[in-house]
Amino acid sequence: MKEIVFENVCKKYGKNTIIENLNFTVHSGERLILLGASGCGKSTTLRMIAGLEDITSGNLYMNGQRVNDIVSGKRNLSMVFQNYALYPHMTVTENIIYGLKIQKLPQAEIHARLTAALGKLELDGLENRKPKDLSGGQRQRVALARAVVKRSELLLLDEPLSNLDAQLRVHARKELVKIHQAYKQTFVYVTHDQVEAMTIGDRVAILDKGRLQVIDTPNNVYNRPANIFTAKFIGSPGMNIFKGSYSDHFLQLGKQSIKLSEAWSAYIGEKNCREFYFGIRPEHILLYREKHRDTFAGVVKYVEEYGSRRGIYFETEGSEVVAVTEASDFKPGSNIYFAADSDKLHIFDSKNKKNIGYPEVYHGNIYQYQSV
Ligand SMILES: Nc1ncnc2c1ncn2[C@@H]1O[C@H](COP(=O)(O)OP(=O)(O)OP(=O)(O)O)[C@@H](O)[C@H]1O
Repeated sequence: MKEIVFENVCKKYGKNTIIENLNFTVHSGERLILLGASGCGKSTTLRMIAGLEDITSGNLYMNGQRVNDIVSGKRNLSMVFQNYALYPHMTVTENIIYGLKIQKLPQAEIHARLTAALGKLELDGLENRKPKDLSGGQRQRVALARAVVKRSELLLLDEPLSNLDAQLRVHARKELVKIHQAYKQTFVYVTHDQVEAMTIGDRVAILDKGRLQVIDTPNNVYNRPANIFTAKFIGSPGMNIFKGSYSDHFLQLGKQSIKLSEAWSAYIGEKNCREFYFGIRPEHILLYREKHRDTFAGVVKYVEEYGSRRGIYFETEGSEVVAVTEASDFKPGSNIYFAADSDKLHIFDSKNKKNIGYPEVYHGNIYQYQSV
């Protein structure tokens, strides 16, 4: 399967730089997700891999071969587009096998691949329907079937689930992973939906304004975010970030301070950090109604209902903070006190905003990603 290497890849439209100095590798056979806000350059990156966009400078390699000047048709890939791009006048079968007929594959081979794909993608019985007579989910499966029958080494997917309703998306996410397990192609998958990214990806590459912010496993981007951008981008709501300082075992936030664990104090001392940003995920904040030792104080401003849990927005030292909790008795205007377990605290360098790491004692404590 294909390994893809970006080496100092830049893309400009006229004078506008859209992609800046991209350096990363998509490993052979992995599911890599390109994640980022609208306009960050995800589709452009995917289209450069597909050979549908020129590369302004830098090199793109596939299995060690430089492919900058190799046309799309010769890159041994298939692509699923957001709008599926099915041929409206063709039936499901005709859509799926169209590319194989163009390749002039033997009839028996075409038939075998079609039958396997119809079965795997649960399209049996729909062979003679036209796209207009299919549901959104069925159309999406036809588009996937058309892509997988090509048995190319690389499958590129551009927001393939965005036209599906929320329930169907949950189902389709699992189906995509199963398809990958069946065909084992290298997947590069574009989405702006972080739940999709976290649930489908072996690794997630997060782009911001054409720059790669991080490329890591879903577990790490959530539990061990490499920088403040990633910490705030991943999670729903994202991580709370505070400008703080450290002095002699105490973490200071504005006029308030709490005592840090021995492990953090030693670690921060070792790193010689005085001023930094610290972060706590909303779902990891410990909330109290009464003042406790080693808590910060705030005032509740707003409560957002999520059903089983709620988001409590409160203000402390001039910053807005959000905590996600099952507790239902925090009301706007009431006092609130908060802290975080030491193994759920994150500290970022005040200048480059990168994660400074964790004391060794907390390395084993990894929490699962949850979305509200
Ligand atoms: N042909 C083009 N000419 C000029 N600018 C373009 C062209 N295609 C894309 N862009 C610009 O490049 C930037 C990145 O676009 P791209 O489609 O890659 O973003 P994206 O992250 O995929 O966004 P979305 O999630 O909204 O599709 C955008 O600012 C877009 O306006």
